Amino acid sequence: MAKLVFIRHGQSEWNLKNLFTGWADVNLSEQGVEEAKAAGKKLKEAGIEFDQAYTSVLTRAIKTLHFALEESGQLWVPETKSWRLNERHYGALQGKNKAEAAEQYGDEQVHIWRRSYDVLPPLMSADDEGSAANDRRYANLDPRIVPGGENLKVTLERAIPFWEDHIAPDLLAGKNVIVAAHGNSLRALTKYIENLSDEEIMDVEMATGQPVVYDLDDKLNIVSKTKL
Ligand SMILES: O=C(O)[C@H](O)COP(=O)(O)O
Repeated sequence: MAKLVFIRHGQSEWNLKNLFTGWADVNLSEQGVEEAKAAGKKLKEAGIEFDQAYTSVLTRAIKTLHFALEESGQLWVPETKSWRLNERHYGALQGKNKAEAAEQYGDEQVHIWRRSYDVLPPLMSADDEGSAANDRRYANLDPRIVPGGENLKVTLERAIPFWEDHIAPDLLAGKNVIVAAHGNSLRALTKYIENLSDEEIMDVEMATGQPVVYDLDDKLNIVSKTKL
Protein backbone atom coordinates (compact mmCIF):
# COMPACT_ATOMS: atom_id res chain seq x y z
CA MET A 1 0.00 0.00 0.00
CA ALA A 2 1.38 3.40 -0.97
CA LYS A 3 0.25 6.92 -0.14
CA LEU A 4 -0.22 9.59 -2.78
CA VAL A 5 -0.70 13.20 -1.72
CA PHE A 6 -1.85 15.93 -4.08
CA ILE A 7 -1.43 19.49 -2.92
CA ARG A 8 -2.42 22.55 -4.89
CA HIS A 9 -0.09 25.48 -4.22
CA GLY A 10 -1.09 27.95 -1.51
CA GLN A 11 -2.85 31.16 -2.52
CA SER A 12 -0.75 33.03 -5.10
CA GLU A 13 -0.48 36.78 -5.61
CA TRP A 14 -2.66 36.41 -8.70
CA ASN A 15 -5.23 34.20 -6.93
CA LEU A 16 -5.51 37.08 -4.47
CA LYS A 17 -6.09 39.56 -7.31
CA ASN A 18 -8.46 37.11 -9.08
CA LEU A 19 -6.36 37.02 -12.27
CA PHE A 20 -6.12 34.12 -14.73
CA THR A 21 -2.62 32.77 -14.10
CA GLY A 22 -1.80 29.57 -15.99
CA TRP A 23 1.89 29.49 -16.90
CA ALA A 24 2.57 33.02 -15.56
CA ASP A 25 5.17 32.50 -12.84
CA VAL A 26 3.81 34.38 -9.84
CA ASN A 27 4.77 34.03 -6.21
CA LEU A 28 2.78 32.89 -3.20
CA SER A 29 0.90 35.56 -1.26
CA GLU A 30 1.52 35.83 2.50
CA GLN A 31 -1.63 33.78 3.02
CA GLY A 32 -0.33 31.23 0.52
CA VAL A 33 2.89 30.79 2.52
CA GLU A 34 0.83 30.24 5.67
CA GLU A 35 -1.39 27.71 3.87
CA ALA A 36 1.66 25.77 2.69
CA LYS A 37 3.17 25.72 6.18
CA ALA A 38 -0.16 24.65 7.68
CA ALA A 39 -0.30 21.82 5.13
CA GLY A 40 3.13 20.65 6.31
CA LYS A 41 1.93 20.64 9.92
CA LYS A 42 -1.11 18.55 8.96
CA LEU A 43 1.07 16.08 7.06
CA LYS A 44 3.30 15.78 10.11
CA GLU A 45 0.32 15.27 12.44
CA ALA A 46 -0.99 12.59 10.07
CA GLY A 47 2.44 10.90 10.26
CA ILE A 48 2.84 10.78 6.48
CA GLU A 49 6.44 10.14 5.40
CA PHE A 50 7.43 10.67 1.78
CA ASP A 51 9.97 8.89 -0.39
CA GLN A 52 9.64 11.11 -3.47
CA ALA A 53 8.28 14.56 -4.35
CA TYR A 54 7.16 15.95 -7.68
CA THR A 55 6.33 19.49 -8.64
CA SER A 56 6.00 21.79 -11.63
CA VAL A 57 8.50 24.37 -12.87
CA LEU A 58 6.41 27.20 -11.43
CA THR A 59 7.51 29.06 -8.28
CA ARG A 60 4.19 28.86 -6.43
CA ALA A 61 4.12 25.06 -6.54
CA ILE A 62 7.84 24.61 -5.82
CA LYS A 63 7.66 26.90 -2.79
CA THR A 64 4.52 25.21 -1.51
CA LEU A 65 6.29 21.86 -1.71
CA HIS A 66 9.30 23.22 0.14
CA PHE A 67 7.29 24.91 2.92
CA ALA A 68 5.18 21.79 3.39
CA LEU A 69 8.16 19.46 3.44
CA GLU A 70 10.12 21.74 5.75
CA GLU A 71 7.25 22.01 8.24
CA SER A 72 6.89 18.25 8.24
CA GLY A 73 10.66 17.73 8.72
CA GLN A 74 11.18 16.21 5.27
CA LEU A 75 12.90 18.89 3.21
CA TRP A 76 15.54 16.30 2.26
CA VAL A 77 13.08 14.17 0.23
CA PRO A 78 14.24 13.77 -3.41
CA GLU A 79 12.27 15.95 -5.79
CA THR A 80 11.76 16.18 -9.52
CA LYS A 81 10.30 19.17 -11.37
CA SER A 82 8.51 18.95 -14.67
CA TRP A 83 6.64 21.35 -16.95
CA ARG A 84 4.15 18.49 -17.39
CA LEU A 85 2.80 19.28 -13.91
CA ASN A 86 2.37 23.00 -14.71
CA GLU A 87 -0.99 24.70 -14.45
CA ARG A 88 -2.99 24.58 -17.66
CA HIS A 89 -1.85 27.36 -19.96
CA TYR A 90 -4.65 29.93 -19.91
CA GLY A 91 -3.70 31.44 -23.27
CA ALA A 92 -4.60 35.08 -23.91
CA LEU A 93 -6.66 35.09 -20.70
CA GLN A 94 -3.48 35.07 -18.57
CA GLY A 95 -3.24 38.28 -16.57
CA LYS A 96 -6.93 39.17 -17.08
CA ASN A 97 -9.26 39.61 -14.13
CA LYS A 98 -11.79 36.76 -13.90
CA ALA A 99 -14.67 38.98 -12.72
CA GLU A 100 -14.00 41.57 -15.45
CA ALA A 101 -13.83 38.78 -18.05
CA ALA A 102 -17.24 37.56 -16.82
CA GLU A 103 -18.65 41.10 -17.23
CA GLN A 104 -17.16 41.36 -20.73
CA TYR A 105 -17.90 37.88 -22.09
CA GLY A 106 -20.67 36.68 -19.73
CA ASP A 107 -20.58 34.25 -16.80
CA GLU A 108 -21.40 31.27 -18.96
CA GLN A 109 -18.54 31.80 -21.40
CA VAL A 110 -16.06 32.29 -18.57
CA HIS A 111 -17.36 29.15 -16.83
CA ILE A 112 -16.89 27.22 -20.09
CA TRP A 113 -13.33 28.51 -20.43
CA ARG A 114 -12.58 27.59 -16.82
CA ARG A 115 -14.32 24.27 -16.37
CA SER A 116 -15.26 22.67 -19.70
CA TYR A 117 -13.15 19.64 -20.56
CA ASP A 118 -12.33 20.40 -24.16
CA VAL A 119 -12.95 24.08 -24.98
CA LEU A 120 -9.70 25.99 -25.53
CA PRO A 121 -9.21 29.51 -24.16
CA PRO A 122 -8.32 32.28 -26.66
CA LEU A 123 -4.70 31.52 -27.59
CA MET A 124 -1.58 33.55 -26.78
CA SER A 125 0.67 34.14 -29.75
CA ALA A 126 4.30 32.91 -29.65
CA ASP A 127 5.56 36.49 -30.04
CA ASP A 128 3.59 37.71 -27.04
CA GLU A 129 5.96 38.98 -24.34
CA GLY A 130 4.53 36.47 -21.86
CA SER A 131 4.82 33.49 -24.20
CA ALA A 132 6.51 30.38 -22.84
CA ALA A 133 8.43 30.33 -26.15
CA ASN A 134 10.54 33.21 -24.72
CA ASP A 135 11.16 31.55 -21.39
CA ARG A 136 14.50 29.82 -20.81
CA ARG A 137 12.97 27.12 -18.61
CA TYR A 138 11.16 25.72 -21.66
CA ALA A 139 14.15 26.05 -24.02
CA ASN A 140 14.61 22.27 -24.26
CA LEU A 141 11.01 21.68 -25.30
CA ASP A 142 10.15 21.11 -28.92
CA PRO A 143 8.63 24.49 -29.96
CA ARG A 144 5.64 22.58 -31.34
CA ILE A 145 4.86 21.39 -27.79
CA VAL A 146 5.08 24.82 -26.11
CA PRO A 147 1.39 25.73 -25.70
CA GLY A 148 -0.33 29.00 -26.51
CA GLY A 149 -3.37 27.87 -24.48
CA GLU A 150 -4.69 24.58 -23.07
CA ASN A 151 -7.99 23.06 -22.07
CA LEU A 152 -8.21 20.32 -19.42
CA LYS A 153 -8.02 17.61 -22.08
CA VAL A 154 -4.67 18.87 -23.40
CA THR A 155 -3.43 19.35 -19.85
CA LEU A 156 -4.35 15.74 -19.06
CA GLU A 157 -2.67 14.48 -22.22
CA ARG A 158 0.64 16.14 -21.30
CA ALA A 159 0.42 15.26 -17.58
CA ILE A 160 -0.37 11.54 -18.00
CA PRO A 161 2.99 10.57 -19.58
CA PHE A 162 4.63 11.98 -16.46
CA TRP A 163 2.27 9.98 -14.26
CA GLU A 164 3.00 6.79 -16.20
CA ASP A 165 6.77 7.31 -16.40
CA HIS A 166 7.47 8.59 -12.90
CA ILE A 167 4.66 8.75 -10.36
CA ALA A 168 2.94 5.41 -11.01
CA PRO A 169 6.21 3.40 -11.02
CA ASP A 170 7.15 4.93 -7.66
CA LEU A 171 3.77 4.09 -6.18
CA LEU A 172 3.94 0.56 -7.58
CA ALA A 173 7.31 0.21 -5.87
CA GLY A 174 5.56 1.08 -2.58
CA LYS A 175 6.94 4.63 -2.31
CA ASN A 176 4.90 7.41 -0.72
CA VAL A 177 4.68 10.32 -3.14
CA ILE A 178 3.71 14.00 -2.83
CA VAL A 179 2.74 15.97 -5.93
CA ALA A 180 2.68 19.75 -5.39
CA ALA A 181 1.08 21.29 -8.44
CA HIS A 182 -1.90 23.33 -9.61
CA GLY A 183 -5.69 23.42 -9.64
CA ASN A 184 -6.03 22.14 -13.18
CA SER A 185 -3.01 19.85 -13.53
CA LEU A 186 -4.21 18.14 -10.33
CA ARG A 187 -7.81 18.05 -11.62
CA ALA A 188 -6.45 16.31 -14.74
CA LEU A 189 -4.62 13.69 -12.65
CA THR A 190 -7.68 13.31 -10.43
CA LYS A 191 -9.87 12.65 -13.48
CA TYR A 192 -7.42 10.01 -14.65
CA ILE A 193 -6.87 8.13 -11.40
CA GLU A 194 -10.52 8.35 -10.26
CA ASN A 195 -11.79 7.52 -13.74
CA LEU A 196 -14.18 10.51 -13.76
CA SER A 197 -16.23 11.45 -16.81
CA ASP A 198 -15.76 14.71 -18.72
CA GLU A 199 -18.89 16.00 -16.92
CA GLU A 200 -17.96 14.80 -13.44
CA ILE A 201 -14.59 16.56 -13.49
CA MET A 202 -16.32 19.91 -14.12
CA ASP A 203 -17.50 19.92 -10.48
CA VAL A 204 -14.16 18.97 -8.93
CA GLU A 205 -12.32 21.85 -7.26
CA MET A 206 -8.92 21.85 -5.54
CA ALA A 207 -8.57 24.13 -2.52
CA THR A 208 -5.29 26.03 -2.21
CA GLY A 209 -2.82 24.41 0.18
CA GLN A 210 -5.05 21.49 1.17
CA PRO A 211 -3.41 18.04 1.04
CA VAL A 212 -5.55 15.33 -0.55
CA VAL A 213 -4.36 11.91 0.62
CA TYR A 214 -5.00 8.71 -1.32
CA ASP A 215 -4.28 5.23 -0.01
CA LEU A 216 -3.62 2.98 -2.99
CA ASP A 217 -3.42 -0.79 -3.18
CA ASP A 218 -0.64 -2.62 -5.02
CA LYS A 219 -2.51 -2.22 -8.34
CA LEU A 220 -3.04 1.49 -7.67
CA ASN A 221 -6.76 1.09 -6.97
CA ILE A 222 -7.96 3.79 -4.58
CA VAL A 223 -8.63 2.37 -1.12
CA SER A 224 -9.40 5.71 0.51
CA LYS A 225 -9.29 9.44 -0.16
CA THR A 226 -9.02 11.99 2.65
CA LYS A 227 -8.71 15.77 2.60
CA LEU A 228 -6.57 17.07 5.48
O1 LIG B 1 -4.42 29.56 -13.44
C1 LIG B 1 -5.29 30.06 -12.70
O2 LIG B 1 -5.86 31.13 -12.95
C2 LIG B 1 -5.71 29.33 -11.44
O3 LIG B 1 -4.63 28.82 -10.79
C3 LIG B 1 -6.72 28.25 -11.72
O4 LIG B 1 -7.77 28.92 -12.23
P1 LIG B 1 -9.24 28.38 -12.47
O5 LIG B 1 -9.78 27.92 -11.14
O6 LIG B 1 -9.94 29.60 -12.98
O7 LIG B 1 -9.16 27.29 -13.49
